Amino acid sequence: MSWTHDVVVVGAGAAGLTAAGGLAQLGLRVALIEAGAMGGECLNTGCVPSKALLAIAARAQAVRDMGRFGIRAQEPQVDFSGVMAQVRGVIAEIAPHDAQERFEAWGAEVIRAHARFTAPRTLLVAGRTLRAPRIVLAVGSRPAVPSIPGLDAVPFLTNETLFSIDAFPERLVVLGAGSVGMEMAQAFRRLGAEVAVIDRGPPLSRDEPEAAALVSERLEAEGIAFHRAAIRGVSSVGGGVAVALDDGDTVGGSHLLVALGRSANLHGLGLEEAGVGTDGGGIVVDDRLRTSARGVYAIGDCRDGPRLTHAAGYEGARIVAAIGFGLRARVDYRALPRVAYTSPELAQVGMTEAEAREGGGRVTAMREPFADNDRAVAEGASVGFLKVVRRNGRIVGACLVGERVGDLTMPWVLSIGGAKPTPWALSGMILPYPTRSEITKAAAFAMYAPRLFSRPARIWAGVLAALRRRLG
Ligand SMILES: Cc1cc2nc3c(=O)[nH]c(=O)nc-3n(C[C@H](O)[C@H](O)[C@H](O)COP(=O)(O)OP(=O)(O)OC[C@H]3O[C@@H](n4cnc5c(N)ncnc54)[C@H](O)[C@@H]3O)c2cc1C
Ligand SMILES: NC(=O)c1ccc[n+]([C@@H]2O[C@H](COP(=O)([O-])OP(=O)(O)OC[C@H]3O[C@@H](n4cnc5c(N)ncnc54)[C@H](O)[C@@H]3O)[C@@H](O)[C@H]2O)c1
Repeated sequence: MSWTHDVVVVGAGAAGLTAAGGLAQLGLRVALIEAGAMGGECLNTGCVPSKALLAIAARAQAVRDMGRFGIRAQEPQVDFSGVMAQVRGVIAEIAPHDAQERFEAWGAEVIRAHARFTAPRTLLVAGRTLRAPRIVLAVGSRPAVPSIPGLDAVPFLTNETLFSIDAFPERLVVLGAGSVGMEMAQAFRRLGAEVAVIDRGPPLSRDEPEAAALVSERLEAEGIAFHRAAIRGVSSVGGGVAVALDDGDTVGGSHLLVALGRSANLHGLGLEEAGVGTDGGGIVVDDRLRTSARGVYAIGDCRDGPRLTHAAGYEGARIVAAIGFGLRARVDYRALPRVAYTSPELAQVGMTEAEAREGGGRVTAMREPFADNDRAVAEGASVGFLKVVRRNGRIVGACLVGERVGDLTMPWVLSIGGAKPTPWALSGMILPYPTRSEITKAAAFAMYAPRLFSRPARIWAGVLAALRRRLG
């Protein structure tokens, strides 16, 4: 059997870039296939533009809030074209990290085309047949668009289109109060839009209820209208949209944003040709990220599991350990953090109290308010708290809500993961993306990178790759 590469990685988002970059630096023959923009969702239509927009919106809000600090200011005048230029500028500044040339310089062959399986471990890419003993699927996800009556007949925005609009959405209706819905609702409200959020459940429903309630109370105080009801249908009205709810209410707006969850990008990939199994959540993988097909792995948003950039990056690094070094690299999400970048922010590490109680044992929780933290009080930002959850005396979860708490998760990530803060442990932490705390991990990783990609490491990876080429 002849192989064209040692590894083919499909998808150049956070997951695929991490896997391909690491394996190429180990000297493996890597093909990286990307049908769209390098950097995938996070850079182009996800984390980066959304956090840039939130940062701009926070500045507008700071102008409104100045009276409290004895500074007189007027309602901010928002120039939306300037706002979007800043968002595009942020993307352009980060883009070189994910650029094709960077990965080519490490030795990867980057092919900008769609990939589709034609047989096990065989992909058709831009008219070429690529064959490799190891294939890594990192094809990401797209916004789920449920079958709501009328939705297919009205124009609507998703994260894929939101960051390229020119006209300001004066009256924005947001479907979904998950992280996309809540972050974007606050951003556009602070920029001056009228905003309504519709969800059949409570906002940020995966998080500690009392922390999520603090976030929604703030958004409500800033003027966002929340509707907790199921959606009956959507229709066009004049130049805008109307959403009918099952409680009898109708919510109207100029623009509609659909943020109702995600579906894995499996269409047109030919998974059945390769024997890769899927279920409603995406590609099915085991705790070593292996699919049901021999030699095929799936990482990041396309598999069933947490859909976060830092999870995607972590799984990419696990693949480097598994394929590059032959380790039995399992994923461990006990200390996985996630952050909603609203103001106040909500950061969760590990289990919520309810999740800990489901697991049984003696569960206790303690709370420490920011009202007792002098820095928070001095800054006039004392809303929020830290809650720590223990089971049988061991810390299993921590939740923080307050200003910029995403940067405070690190000690909880370490203690829930059971790690001492050695440089090695710091370099392997899963920290929430994007936070300033990641600078610690980056510095720790920089200490190990020369050893990780050293000559002996590359020789070992080369021996394993040669064996695989022989044995499959
Ligand atoms: C608005 C928004 C804000 C977000 N903010 C955050 C945040 O602050 N923090 C956070 O951690 N997460 C955030 N996320 C989630 C985060 O964006 C994703 O978890 C992450 O980007 C997933 O990375 P990935 O590599 O798995 O997939 P992707 O980045 O989607 O990459 C997959 C790539 O595969 C390519 N592809 C697909 N099929 C094929 C094919 N057949 N052939 C070739 N190429 C193919 C696609 O073009 C794409 O570029 C946000 C998401 C959204 C929507
Ligand atoms: N800060 C971050 O880390 C961040 C930011 C944005 C997105 N993300 C990731 O992107 C993913 C997608 O985010 P999302 O907000 O689109 O999804 P989500 O799953 O977080 O939230 C979707 C919301 O839509 C509601 N919903 C679904 N169908 C509905 C229906 N028919 N009627 C009414 N309500 C309905 C759900 O109750 C839920 O609250 C998340 O998994 C998240 O991990 C992360």
